[in-house]
Amino acid sequence: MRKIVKSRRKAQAIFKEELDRRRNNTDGSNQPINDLIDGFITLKDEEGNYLSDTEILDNITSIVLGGFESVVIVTVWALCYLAKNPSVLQKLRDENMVLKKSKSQKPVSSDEIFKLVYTMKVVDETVRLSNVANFVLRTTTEDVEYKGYTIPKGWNMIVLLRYVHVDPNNYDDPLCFNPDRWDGSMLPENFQAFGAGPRTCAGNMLARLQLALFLHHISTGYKWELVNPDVKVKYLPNPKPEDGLEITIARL
Ligand code: HEM
Repeated sequence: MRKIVKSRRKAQAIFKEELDRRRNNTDGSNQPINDLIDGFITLKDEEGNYLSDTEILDNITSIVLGGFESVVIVTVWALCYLAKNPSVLQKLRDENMVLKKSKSQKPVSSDEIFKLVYTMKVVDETVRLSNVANFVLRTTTEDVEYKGYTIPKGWNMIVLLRYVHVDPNNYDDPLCFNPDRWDGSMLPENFQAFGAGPRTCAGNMLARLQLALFLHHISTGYKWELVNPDVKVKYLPNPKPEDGLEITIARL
């Protein structure tokens, strides 16, 4: 905890310096950059008030941390699952090769990426199985009966998302990496990798797009193998391969 608080303070000092530079126009450019910080500076709350420095810095910190590490880890797992499932990788590659050839060197658009049916199944299956966000916090707003226990109103709960995603009642053979299970019959309550309700992940479509785009480029340009196929998983603070996923990689 001490390390977290210290790191947070260090990160926020960097963001604060940039925020002050923008607010005071210290570089004299006076040019809006139209990025996240500028967005927060011009944003007003429900009562029409601008956000305070603390609110802006807290928001930047949560977006940078929540939006960066999560996608990095999910990308690592995608490389791992695909290396272990060559037939899935081949189907993914076939779909993406068709798009790549049709573009003849031009960049792909987000619309084109989202239309890649099999790739999006690989994305969802990777997010389900990797369980990057282990849990969400909730407070009960009424008494809840659960498996013979009463959870009283007002209790703070840790909801283990991993439990939802590896429960055989929700998924056949839940530990198997099987993108084909995403055939449209999935119940929304069985997929909570991005949380649920009004506080659901604000970046979930961006995260899915980033992963799909990465899969497009890696599958059409490269082949790779795991150095340690039986590597153990380190679960805290997020599930990651213990060796950081060492791979050998080469151009196709
Ligand atoms: C695979 C990647 C990601 C996963 C698994 C993930 C997961 C989550 C989860 C479980 C929550 C809590 C939701 C809840 O309490 O119901 C959350 C919240 C949030 N996420 Fe993500 N996230 C990912 C990527 C991103 C990205 C890329 C961004 C932005 C750039 C982002 C921004 C946020 C924000 C701002 C919240 C807080 C929403 C709120 O409290 O209203 N996340 N995310």
